Amino acid sequence: MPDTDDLFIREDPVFTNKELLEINHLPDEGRIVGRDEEIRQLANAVNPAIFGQSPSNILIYGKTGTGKSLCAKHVSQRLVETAGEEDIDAVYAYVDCAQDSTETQAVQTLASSVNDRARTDAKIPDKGISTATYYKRLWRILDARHDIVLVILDEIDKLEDDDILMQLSRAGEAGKITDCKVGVIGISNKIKYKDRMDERVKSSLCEREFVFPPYDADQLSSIMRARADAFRDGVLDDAVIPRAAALAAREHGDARKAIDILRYAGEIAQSSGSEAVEERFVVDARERAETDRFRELIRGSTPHSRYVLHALVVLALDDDTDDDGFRTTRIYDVYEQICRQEGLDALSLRRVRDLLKEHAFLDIVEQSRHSGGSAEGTYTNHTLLEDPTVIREVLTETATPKGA
Ligand SMILES: Nc1ncnc2c1ncn2[C@@H]1O[C@H](COP(=O)(O)OP(=O)(O)OP(=O)(O)O)[C@@H](O)[C@H]1O
Repeated sequence: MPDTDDLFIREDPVFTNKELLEINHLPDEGRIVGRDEEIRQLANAVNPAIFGQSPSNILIYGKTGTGKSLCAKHVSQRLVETAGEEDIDAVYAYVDCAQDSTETQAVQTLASSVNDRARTDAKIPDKGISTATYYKRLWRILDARHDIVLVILDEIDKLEDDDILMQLSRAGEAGKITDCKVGVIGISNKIKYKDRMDERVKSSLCEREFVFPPYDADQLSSIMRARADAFRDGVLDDAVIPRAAALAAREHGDARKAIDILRYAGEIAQSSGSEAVEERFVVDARERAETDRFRELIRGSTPHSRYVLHALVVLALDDDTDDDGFRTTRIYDVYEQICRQEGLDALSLRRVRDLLKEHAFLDIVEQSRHSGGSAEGTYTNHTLLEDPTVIREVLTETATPKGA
């Protein structure tokens, strides 16, 4: 029998406040780095709420991990506090549209979040009532309890249709609510999202638009340093943060990835029994973070967007000598075969080109222009920036079963 006194370690040898590096952690103001201007502009757009007037509706674009959700939540939280000091009852609600992609799911989450904060005795069940009833209860709570509501719709492009946007943007005009004003903050990493919106929704929802740029290595270092107290004193080697920042900046300038690398490096130190988080752990940590990032990126993406990626994976695995990438038409041929296997009609070549552009914006794919001489003109090649075996693994693991 082992000596039970030695069976467990009583204190975490690496982390002292690991929560700071957890995915859903909302850092306090002092730990938000390099977004002063963006925060100021967002605050300016919602400021009228403090005087009881309608906040502007906002659309925020930017690549993944550029602090869009963080800044939207931070500004909303600050607005609620400041409005409170002015006797204006403001509230904000956060809806992750990748999770709640139907109108009913989104309005249910919204109503229940607003209801929780207002502590009314209204019932917002998970299911079992109609979409219209969720709306009715939402409007009733808002009118009775709040002057202002800010609705953050994260990954707004994942919504199946624009219906909830229509409802929210017209609630006042349509007389659904009279005493409460609604502001919507939509967040997306799809550059072309706006083109898909209904014209009426577009005109009311896109009053202010902001684009968040990726972080550079210095900013990523500062973001990580501001959370280094997640580790025990002296455990984190000095070289870890600069190395993690250099890797994350070179690839995508993604703060989530930088923070994930730091957390994983700590976990690797933990599991290998090392007393220090060493620079050599960063490479493995990066690989794990990369898989996470990719999984997150394709979570909830449309079947066709996945098939296009799948087609590129098939080509890349089949012919790994082709460093220059593959032409759109070649990818399209494989994509069509995949659609046939799945029993779905293929989208047009133009739509597939757009989907490839979206993947390029998210740094999953790199595009390059080539000249085929006078006979062919110019054409675009597409290369995967991620390891095709990793992509295949994630695509398989997250696939929706046929007919589901
Ligand atoms: N300027 C910053 N300072 C401190 N932490 C940051 C900053 N920007 C982002 N982060 C952290 O990086 C992670 C990702 O940020 P966030 O979720 O806001 O990105 P996003 O742009 O909304 O990404 P996505 O489009 O993938 O949802 C979060 O853990 C967040 O706390």
